[in-house]
Amino acid sequence: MLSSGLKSHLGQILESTIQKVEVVSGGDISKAYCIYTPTQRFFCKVNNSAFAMEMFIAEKDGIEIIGHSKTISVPQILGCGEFEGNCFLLMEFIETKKPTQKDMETFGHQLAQMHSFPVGDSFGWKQNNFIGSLPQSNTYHTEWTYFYVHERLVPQLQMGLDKKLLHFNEVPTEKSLLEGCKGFFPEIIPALLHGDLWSGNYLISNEGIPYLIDPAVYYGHAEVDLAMTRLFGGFGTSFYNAYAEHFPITKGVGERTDLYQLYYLLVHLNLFGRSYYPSVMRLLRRYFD
Ligand SMILES: Nc1ncnc2c1ncn2[C@@H]1O[C@H](COP(=O)(O)OP(=O)(O)OP(=O)(O)O)[C@@H](O)[C@H]1O
Repeated sequence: MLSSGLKSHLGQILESTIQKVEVVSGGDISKAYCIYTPTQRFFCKVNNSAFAMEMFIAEKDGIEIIGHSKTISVPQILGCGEFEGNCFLLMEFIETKKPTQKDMETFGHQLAQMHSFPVGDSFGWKQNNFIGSLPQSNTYHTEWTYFYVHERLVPQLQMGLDKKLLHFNEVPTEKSLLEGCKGFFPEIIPALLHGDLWSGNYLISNEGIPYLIDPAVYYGHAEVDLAMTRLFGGFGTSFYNAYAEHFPITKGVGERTDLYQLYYLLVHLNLFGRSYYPSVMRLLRRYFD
């Protein structure tokens, strides 16, 4: 539970007394709490690991850039800091309900609008951030193939080698990664991405408003977000049909979806271990043998 010191520190930020604190389940990385003041509820994540502050600043910046696009809602950030060795990220609490088809349709439209928000000519982001609890490198590149290979595949493959989850014989060379990817990518305009868009990272409010949470933002190919939504079951036809009204399906999207899922499968391999090895190897052989 929250220490009394941190509780009163959060109360000062909120300029209110905190009446009650409840644990919120669902997150793997940080402890999450619902904080009750006499008038409102708030959401707070707390983490005391060595990289917690960096992680929360990256999350805050990601939420704020999405908010800045004014295309899809995000919780308002109310505080981010450290108190007595505990890092915290304090934000608006979103009261949620089970999504209807209409809500998912709205979500599809708004994600497409976020992907249409103009972001310039480069792929990357002003700072590195995190994918789950793993570092995600975002050095800017003007060529998408180069970005995807150097900033996404290579670091995760290297981590797989370091953790002895992959053998060096199984890891393609940089040259074969670049050659293997090149043929699948059309001309790509950089888009603002959520970066980790699985079903645990969006909320539908009681009013039917979609909210994005816990992003790993960068400017990349919009299809990467779509590929992540499809990795574990998909978001339903209402969502995809609405999205497709803005971005009609293009040639080769199936091949690219699998190629983009390779990144997330490598992340899962490095986070959760060998059960993801067969899926990773199947894709590595398919694209780079
Ligand atoms: N602003 C919010 N309002 C209400 N509930 C929220 C809010 N943000 C997140 N949640 C809920 O809190 C839980 C944990 O949040 P979150 O996923 O961000 O934590 P995490 O520790 O970063 O976890 P992970 O990255 O493993 O998913 C989730 O179940 C999510 O639905």
